[in-house]
Amino acid sequence: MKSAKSKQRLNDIRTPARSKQNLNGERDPVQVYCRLRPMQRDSDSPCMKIISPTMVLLTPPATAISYRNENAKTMKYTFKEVFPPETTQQEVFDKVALPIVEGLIKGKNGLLFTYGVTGSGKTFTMTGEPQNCGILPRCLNIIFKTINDFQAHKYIFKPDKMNMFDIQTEAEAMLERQQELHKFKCGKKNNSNPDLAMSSSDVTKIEGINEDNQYAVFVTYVEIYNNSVFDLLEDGPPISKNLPVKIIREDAAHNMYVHGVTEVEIKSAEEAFEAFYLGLKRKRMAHTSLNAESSRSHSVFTIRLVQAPVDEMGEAVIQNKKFLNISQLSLVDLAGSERTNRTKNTGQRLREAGNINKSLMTLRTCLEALRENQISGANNMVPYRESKITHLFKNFFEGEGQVRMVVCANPRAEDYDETLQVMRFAEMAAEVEVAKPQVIDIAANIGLTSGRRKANRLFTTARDNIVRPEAKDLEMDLGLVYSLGPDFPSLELNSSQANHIIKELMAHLEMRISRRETLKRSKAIKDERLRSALLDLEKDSLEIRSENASLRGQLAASERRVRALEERLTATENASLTHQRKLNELTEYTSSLKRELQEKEMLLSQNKFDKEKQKKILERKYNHKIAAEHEKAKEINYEKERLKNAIEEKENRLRIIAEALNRGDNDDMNKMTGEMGAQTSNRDRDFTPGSTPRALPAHLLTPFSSVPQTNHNQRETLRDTQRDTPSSSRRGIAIANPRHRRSISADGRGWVEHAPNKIVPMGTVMKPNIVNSKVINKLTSVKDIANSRTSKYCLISQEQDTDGELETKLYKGDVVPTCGGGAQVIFNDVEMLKQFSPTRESSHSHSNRQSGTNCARHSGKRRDTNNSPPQTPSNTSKKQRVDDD
Ligand SMILES: Nc1ncnc2c1ncn2[C@@H]1O[C@H](COP(=O)(O)OP(=O)(O)OP(=O)(O)O)[C@@H](O)[C@H]1O
Repeated sequence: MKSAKSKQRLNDIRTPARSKQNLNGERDPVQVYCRLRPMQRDSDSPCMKIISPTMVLLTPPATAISYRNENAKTMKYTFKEVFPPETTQQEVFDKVALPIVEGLIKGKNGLLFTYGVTGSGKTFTMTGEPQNCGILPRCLNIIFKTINDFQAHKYIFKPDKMNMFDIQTEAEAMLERQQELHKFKCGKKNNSNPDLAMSSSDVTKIEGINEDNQYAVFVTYVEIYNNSVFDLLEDGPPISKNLPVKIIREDAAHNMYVHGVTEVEIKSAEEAFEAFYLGLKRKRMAHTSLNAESSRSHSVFTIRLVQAPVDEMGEAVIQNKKFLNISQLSLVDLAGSERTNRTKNTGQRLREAGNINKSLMTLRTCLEALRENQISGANNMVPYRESKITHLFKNFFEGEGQVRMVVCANPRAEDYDETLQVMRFAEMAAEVEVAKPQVIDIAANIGLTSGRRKANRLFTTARDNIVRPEAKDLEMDLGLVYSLGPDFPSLELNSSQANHIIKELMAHLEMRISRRETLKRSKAIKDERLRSALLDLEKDSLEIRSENASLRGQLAASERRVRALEERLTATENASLTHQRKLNELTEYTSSLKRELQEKEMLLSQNKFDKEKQKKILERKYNHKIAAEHEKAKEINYEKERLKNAIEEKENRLRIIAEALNRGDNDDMNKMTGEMGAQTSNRDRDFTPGSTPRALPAHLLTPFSSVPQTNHNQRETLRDTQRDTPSSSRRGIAIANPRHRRSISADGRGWVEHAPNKIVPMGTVMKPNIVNSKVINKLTSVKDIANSRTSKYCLISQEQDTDGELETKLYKGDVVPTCGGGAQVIFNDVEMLKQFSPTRESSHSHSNRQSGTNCARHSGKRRDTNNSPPQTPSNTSKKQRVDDD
C-alpha cells in the first residue's frame, strides 16, 4: 500500500527538460585557461611573456608577418588563469578539470577542450604522457574513486540507442552480465596500456556526492576527421580506415549525439583506460614538420554519468526512466591549426590541414555569432551545422553546462602569427556565456528522504549483528531520516559578488523552508499513519492476548498429557529394562546350557567312540564263539531232523496199523500185511517225510511182545486197536468186551478237562473214566495246564452229526513242560461217543443196532501249546477206531 502510493507520487513528477535554456539569466562565461609549453631549444626566442597569473604579453617578433605590418604591436591577453611551462599536469587538472568533474558528479554537463597551434601541447594536456598523465585519465580516476561505493550493478542502466537509458531489473542485468562473461571467456583482447594509467591511491575523491543515488559510467570515443565522425570504440579492425562514418542526430530532449555510437559501460578506471587506449590506437596521427605526432583529427572522449535515486528502502533503483539524471563531460582534443606554408604539407596532410583549419574557423565563427547574439540580444543564426565539431557541441553553447577551454601555446617566436590568432579566438570565446546548469533534487520532490541508503546500510549491519534468528524478518523504516538538504553555501561577502551570494543564500533558505514544509507534511502524514498503526496494533494485541490465554490453556493441557505420557514412558522403559535384564539372564543361561550340551555331546561322542571301540573288540572276541555256536546249532538241527524223521516213520507205521485194523478182515489183513511187507521193503527206499503209507509192516502186526521199541502209549494204542477190531479174535489181537470197555485215558493221573461249551449230559456208563480231573470252561493261563498236579489234557466238544445224533469228541494229550516255562500238549488220543435214538435203530447198521452209543478213538500228533490253547485235532487226525457197543 505504501509503495503503491509512493509509485503514484513518483509518476506524477515530471522530468526536467535538460535542453531548456536557463531563462532566469543565470549564465557563466566560457572559462579559458592558457598553458604555455616549455621552449624546445635554448636558442629559441619567446614571443610570449606571463605578466600576471591571468595575463600574458604577446610581442611580435621581427620575423612575424604581422610585424611587417605597421599595426603590429605588443598585446595583452587575459585568461581565467595562465599556466606557465613548469605547471604540472596535476595543477592543470585541479584548476581546470576538477570543478567540471564535480559538476558532472552533481548532474551537470561539462565541455572541456584544448585549443592551440599544432605542437603547442594540446594532446599533452588532455592525454598526457606515460607516467605523466593528463586531464582525461585523471578525470576517469577521480570519477570512479568518487562513485565506487554507489555504483549500480552493470547493465541496470542500458543505452536505448537514442541517447537515453533504460532501467533494467536486477535479473535482466544479471543475465546480461552472464552473457558478457561467456563472451569474455571466448576471447576478449586486452587493450589496456598500463603506462597511461595512474595509481588510484594518488587520487582523492570528490565530496558531496548524493549517496541516495546509484551511478553508472558510460564512455564514447569518436573522432572527427575531414569533417566526418568515426566511432573509435566500434568493434572491428584496429585501424580507423575501415570504420563507417557516423551521423549526428538530435534526441527527444534536443541534445545532439552521434547516432549508433558504441557506448561502453565502465566499472573502473582501468576499464576506462582500456577503452580509451583502444580508441587512441585508432586515432589518426601523423608526422609533420612541426610535430612528430600530430593529431590529424578532433577527438572527443565523452563520459556520461547516469544516476538514479534508490527506493525508499535504500536498496534498489527506482524503475522509472523519468528519474534518471544523465550528466555528460566531453573532453575534446582539437587538432592544431597550422599554416600550410610553414608545414609544407601536401596531399592528404594538406587536405587534413585544410579541414582542420576550416572546422576551427567554423568554431570561431559560431562563438563569435553566439557572443554577438548574447551581447546585442539578437537572434542571428549560429552556423553550428557547418562543421561536425560545432554541430556536436551546439547544446553546450545553447543549453546548459560548464564550458572550459585550455589554450595551449608554444611561446616561441616562429609560432607568433598562429598564436596571435589563437589568442584572439580565446579572447573572443571568454566573452561567450552559457547558461548555468540547474540540478533538481528529484528524490526530495517525490517525498524520499535523504540518507536512505546510509540508514539501510546501518540497519542491515545492525540486523546482521543481532544473533537472534527472528532479526532476519525485521523490516526497516526509513521514515525518521530527515534532512533539510545540503549545507549552507559560503557566506563570505565581498564587494563585487555580494549580490550574487545573497541571492544564492536566499535561494538556499527558500529551498530549506520548502523542504521543511515538505518534511512537516510528511511527518504529519506519518504521525497519522503511526497513530492508526498503533490502534491496529492495540486491536491486534487484544486479539493476541485472548488467543494467548486460550493457547496457554491448551498448552497446560498438553503439558499434563505430556507428563502422563512421560510417566507411562518411564514405566514402559523400566519394564523394558527388566525384560531386557531377564532376557540377558536367559540368554546367559541358554548359552551356559548350550555349553553344557556341547560338553555332554562331546562326552557322548567320546563314550560312543569308546563303545565302538569296545564293540569292535568284543565283536572280534565273540565272533569265534558265535561261529562255534553256529556249528553246534547246525548239529542240533541235524539231530532234530533225524529225530523228526524217526517220529514220522513211527507215525506212519501206526497209521498203517490203524488202517489195517479198520478193515476188519483177516484176508485183507494178511493181504495188507503182505502189501505192507512189500511196502516196508520199499520203505527204506521210497519213504519221505509226510507221505502216507498205505499198510503197516509185518512186525507191527505181531503181539505187543514182538514190538519192543514202541513206547507205552503206542503199545496202548496198538492193544486198543487190536481189541476194537471185530475180527481180531482170530490172530493174537485182544478183543475187548464192549460192555467192559474202559477208556485208555483212565490211568489215574491228574487231568484237565477243557469244555469250552456246555456239555449235554450223556446219561450212559460209556463214558471216559477220567480221575483227578479239573474241569475248566476257558483256558486263560498256561498255569492251568502247566503245574505239578496236571499231566493230561482233554478237550471236549459236542455237536450234531448229519443224522441229527449227538456226537461227543474227547481229544486227549500229554502235557509236556517246555524249556521256556510254557507247556505243550501232545495229542495222542481221540475218543468219539455217538448216541443214537432207539426209534431210528432200523436205519443203522448191525453194530449200531445193538447199542445206542457209538464210540470212536483217534490218535494224534504232538502239538505245541506254548502259551496258546490247544486246537481241535481234526487237522492232525491220524487214527480212528469205532467201537460197537
Ligand atoms: N607543457 C609541456 N611540457 C612538456 N612537454 C610538452 C608540453 N606541451 C607539449 N609538450 C611536448 O610537445 C610535443 C608536442 O605536443 P603535442 O603533441 O601535445 O602538441 P599538439 O598540440 O597536440 O599538436 P597537434 O595539434 O599537432 O596534435 C610533445 O612531444 C609534448 O611532449
